Amino acid sequence: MTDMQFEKIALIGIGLIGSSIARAIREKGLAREVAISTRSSETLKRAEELGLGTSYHTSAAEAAEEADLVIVSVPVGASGAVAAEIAVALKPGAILTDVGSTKASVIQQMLPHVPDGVHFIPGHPIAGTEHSGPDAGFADLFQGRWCILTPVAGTALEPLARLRLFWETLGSKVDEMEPEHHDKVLAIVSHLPHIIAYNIVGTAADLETVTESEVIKYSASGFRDFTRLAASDPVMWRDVCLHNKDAILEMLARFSEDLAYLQRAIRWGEADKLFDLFTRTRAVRRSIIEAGQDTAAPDFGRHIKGGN
Ligand SMILES: NC(=O)C1=CN([C@@H]2O[C@H](COP(=O)(O)OP(=O)(O)OC[C@H]3O[C@@H](n4cnc5c(N)ncnc54)[C@H](O)[C@@H]3O)[C@@H](O)[C@H]2O)C=CC1
Ligand SMILES: O=C(O)C(=O)Cc1ccc(O)cc1
Repeated sequence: MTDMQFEKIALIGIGLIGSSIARAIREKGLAREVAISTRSSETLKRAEELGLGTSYHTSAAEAAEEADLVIVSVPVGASGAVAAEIAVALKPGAILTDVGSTKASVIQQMLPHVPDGVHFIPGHPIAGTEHSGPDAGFADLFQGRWCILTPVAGTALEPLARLRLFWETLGSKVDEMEPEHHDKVLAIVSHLPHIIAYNIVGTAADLETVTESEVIKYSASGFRDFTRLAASDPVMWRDVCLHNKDAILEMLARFSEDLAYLQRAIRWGEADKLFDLFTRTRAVRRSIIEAGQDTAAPDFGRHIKGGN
């Protein structure tokens, strides 16, 4: 057990991310009290059965009362409504943060509700799986992964340092970024891969009616990797698409152009173009491995559990 970093932490939303944070807090002894809130009483009951907190509330405001740190872990489209709900309960000096996959929209939704004296510091752990719900979480999800903080103008240094230390204690490496820059970077490294996966699996599912069970029967590992991403939570990814629209459309336009180049090279048998592209992309994979960033798949395979 390390020293308590916080007297009371409130976790609003207790799915994959909220419950992973709860488990890590419990394991590392980071708070005396952990108040958990979620909309659905069924999920709340499950969180209690798993012993994820010290008190359980269907009211987010009730959970947030007297908390030193409030972490909002709900689909990004629900951020504004949650902020509006908890605003009256936030105590002066409290740190309010989130884990949403998009940042500019979350800031736009939450900031207007943040009372004076509350330190709002948006965040995003770049760690997850295709699973959702409180059973899917695990304490070492954040181990060795990046967490990006996107502080708003005028953020005080002390609460920023406290939040940074919190994520570091969970095993994360912490970076700071402008929210708009975050949204562009994540659009290409995370949002587009999911959209491409949803699309290719959708195309294959349509073909399935023609080929009957062949898509499943002969699915090689390439297609199977796409099905993992395409099994991710539909509400979460609907919200990501709606709330990072501009950056995603910008990256999709680039992607479509590059796909047309590839399509043309295949049509005209341009062997050198194909070879050059495939050589360049192989180098990207190698540099990811050299940077030690290829930890996700083997570690996370152990945590295949149920849904929401
Ligand atoms: N799943 C992943 O791999 C990652 C997700 N994120 C972000 O973390 C946040 C939470 O995602 P997960 O934990 O994966 O989702 P989840 O589906 O496992 O859990 C979501 C939680 O939010 C609650 N919730 C859903 N709709 C709500 C609403 N309208 N109002 C209030 N509460 C609501 C649910 O009851 C549940 O407790 C999202 O913003 C997502 O973008 C960030 C990093 C990775
Ligand atoms: O499961 C995967 O491969 C992921 O990419 C997880 C993930 C999903 C959303 C995020 O905002 C961050 C990480």
